[in-house]
Amino acid sequence: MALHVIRHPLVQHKLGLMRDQAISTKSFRELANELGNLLTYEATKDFELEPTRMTSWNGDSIQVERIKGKKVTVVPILRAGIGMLDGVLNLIPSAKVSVVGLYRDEETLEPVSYFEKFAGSMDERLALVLDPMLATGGSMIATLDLLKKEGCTRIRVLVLVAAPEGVAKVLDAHPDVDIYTASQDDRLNEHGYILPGLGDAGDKIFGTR
Ligand SMILES: O=P(O)(O)OC[C@H]1O[C@H](OP(=O)(O)OP(=O)(O)O)[C@H](O)[C@@H]1O
Ligand SMILES: O=c1cc[nH]c(=O)[nH]1
Ligand SMILES: [Mg+2]
Repeated sequence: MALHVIRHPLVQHKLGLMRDQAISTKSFRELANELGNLLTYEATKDFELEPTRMTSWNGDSIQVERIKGKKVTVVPILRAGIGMLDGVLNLIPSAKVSVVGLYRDEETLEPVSYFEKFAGSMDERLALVLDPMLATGGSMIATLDLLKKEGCTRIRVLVLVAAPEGVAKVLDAHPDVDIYTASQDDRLNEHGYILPGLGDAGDKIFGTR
């Protein structure tokens, strides 16, 4: 479908802070969750509402709106996607969590799969896939392949930073998917790292750098 770059000032400010070489694990973690939260706000803008009645504070019967039958699964890609999870669940606390474990082979840059556990009724759920980094796109394409195999038909991707090369590959392989990001950066370097990028997001979130 499309790439959505969220230019909201809070998003751009927080992303800028994450790019500082001297950032602490604590701050990187906090900002990853805050951006996860803000990207969720944008990615859920078109959720449908339906009217429902309730008794208000003074006993009157009133009509309010609520979200119409949205079953959601949030899908963090291990490890780094976990760094956005709390921020997303903060806005959608009833979402079920499906987990995909992948790492990128350092030599080939190909994704290596090591874990998957999906919520029930995946075919009825909107999937919000979380990963701070979309670089070559290999890990995201592998995750989207898995989700579609499970029956998912509505998928949105939330990434903090995306490389143009990866975005093009993902949208080519999965043209029905929407990608929400705080930035489409310049390019990949010779090791497949995004420039200007954030460095290794998983290491920064888990403090393993
Ligand atoms: O678009 P790609 O080229 O596939 O690269 C992006 C992937 O690489 C990173 O994970 P990594 O392999 O470092 O695993 P980690 O989250 O455990 O650190 C990142 O979090 C993405 O999952
Ligand atoms: O720039 C990159 C690319 C892949 N994985 C990361 O964590 N950062
Ligand atoms: Mg990593």
